[in-house]
Amino acid sequence: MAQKYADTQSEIDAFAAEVKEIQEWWQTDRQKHIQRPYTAESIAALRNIGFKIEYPSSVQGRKLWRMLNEHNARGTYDLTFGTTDPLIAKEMPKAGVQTVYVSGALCGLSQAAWPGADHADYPADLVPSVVKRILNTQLFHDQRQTQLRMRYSEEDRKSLENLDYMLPIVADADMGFGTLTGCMKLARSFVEAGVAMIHIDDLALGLKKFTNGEGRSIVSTKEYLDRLTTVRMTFDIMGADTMLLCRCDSDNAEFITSVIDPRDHPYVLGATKKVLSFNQALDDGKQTDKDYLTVKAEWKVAAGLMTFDDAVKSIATEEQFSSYMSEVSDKIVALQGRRAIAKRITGQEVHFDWELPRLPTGQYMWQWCTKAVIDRCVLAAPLGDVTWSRQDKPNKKDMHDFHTSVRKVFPDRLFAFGYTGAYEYTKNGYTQEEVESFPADIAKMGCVWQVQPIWATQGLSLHAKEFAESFKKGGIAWYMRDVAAPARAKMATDKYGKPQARGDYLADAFFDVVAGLDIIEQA
Ligand SMILES: C[C@](O)(C(=O)O)[C@H](CC(=O)O)C(=O)O
Repeated sequence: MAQKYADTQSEIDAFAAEVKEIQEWWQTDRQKHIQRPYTAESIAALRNIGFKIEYPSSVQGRKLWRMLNEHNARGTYDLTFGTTDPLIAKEMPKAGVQTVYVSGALCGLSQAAWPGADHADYPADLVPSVVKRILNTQLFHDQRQTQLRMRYSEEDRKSLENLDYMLPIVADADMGFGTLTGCMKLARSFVEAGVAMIHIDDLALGLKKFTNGEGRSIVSTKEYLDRLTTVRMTFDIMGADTMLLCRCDSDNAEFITSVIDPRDHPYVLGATKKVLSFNQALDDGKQTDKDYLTVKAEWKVAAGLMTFDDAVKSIATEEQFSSYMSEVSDKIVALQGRRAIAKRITGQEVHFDWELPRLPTGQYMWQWCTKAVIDRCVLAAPLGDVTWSRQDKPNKKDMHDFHTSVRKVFPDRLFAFGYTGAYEYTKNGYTQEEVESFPADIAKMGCVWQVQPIWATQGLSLHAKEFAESFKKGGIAWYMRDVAAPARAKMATDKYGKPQARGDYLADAFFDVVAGLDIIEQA
């Protein structure tokens, strides 16, 4: 029988060495800001001891970490866009874009066997598979470029392309696909695919709504932190320096799936009047011709919907309310505790019922505010490397308050920011000048990684439509004149006029090497 260890002592020694190595790794510049709720011993016991793999994901994670910290030190940023196409990703370094983003929404629309909206309902290995194809394309072009350059003299090389094709890839891990083991497998697939950073959010699986005028549903703080911890643990088991971007979708969220975590209690909404449940109101509404949103709006008013703290405020004197707040602010006080404090101070039972507003799908109603988002992001920060509060409508004050508040707790915090294509800045209080300087302005707040995630649904669609129209009209003559000729003119060529970036040379080189031919120019 093949034995792993000669004796128990060798196993003890190997385990101790593994623990020491993990502890030392956690002290490196790349890792030392992370606070884990588990020990190096727990991780070592979950590892394949004696079988070390260095993942490309780790190399790219360290590269991205350095890059983003340099931006942070300079107050600058990388501005990138989402793509699922390796051929597009290959063009990005030519313009100085420093990272490639693989969007879940785009993968769902363009890469899934059965397309759909941004529900993260595609197979869990879909986004990792796109990352893998892009990484392989980067490796191919890097290899091709090296081989091509090595065919030329030092002098000739000065005019040849010398691109860093290995842009770190950032990818969308959505809500981690639900279960703890599902999340672990997803994180593992991303590391194996070569991603530099993934983001995990606090959205509820399967409950994203788009057009019915409702906000998002988030999970409890505990569930969100568990997701992040699961990813961190997976990276640690794999020994990977892959980065974790803690994305939080609480901004403008309207529902929460559970009230299990007292940290969420200040923001859960309840009925303060004696009314029928929202579900009952919906059933009754079906008998009339009122639509869902009207029934909801009317029910909220009838129910006197508010947070528990606001309910206290509505019955307390100013003085009573301020002593109540001094007992509950900046502490974790569950609803039960809040009720007892309010009763002691006001002498009254506060009428508040958070069960009545529950949706047919079970969620509770939730009052988002910037403080709620800050609370979550501060709790999540120690588990990850970068923070992103996803905003549909990034208004100036919220942007400022959010970033400065998180930085009060974590002064060097790195942030990400996503530009949603639907948001019109100039119609929402930004001047044209402010839009121009927006990326640079938010970089000063620490937003070092900025992305237009779904460019393909706007930019690529626009180009494709314009191309199709012109091609239909102008035919092949138009194509030769307006597409092929400029594309050829822009294509880098060698001194013999041959295009550099296709890979023909590399294929020839394989033949040459196998045939024993030395094609490297000797300096
Ligand atoms: C980043 C995102 O998760 C994506 O899938 O690309 C989307 C993009 C969008 O809706 O604009 C998101 O931000 O939810």
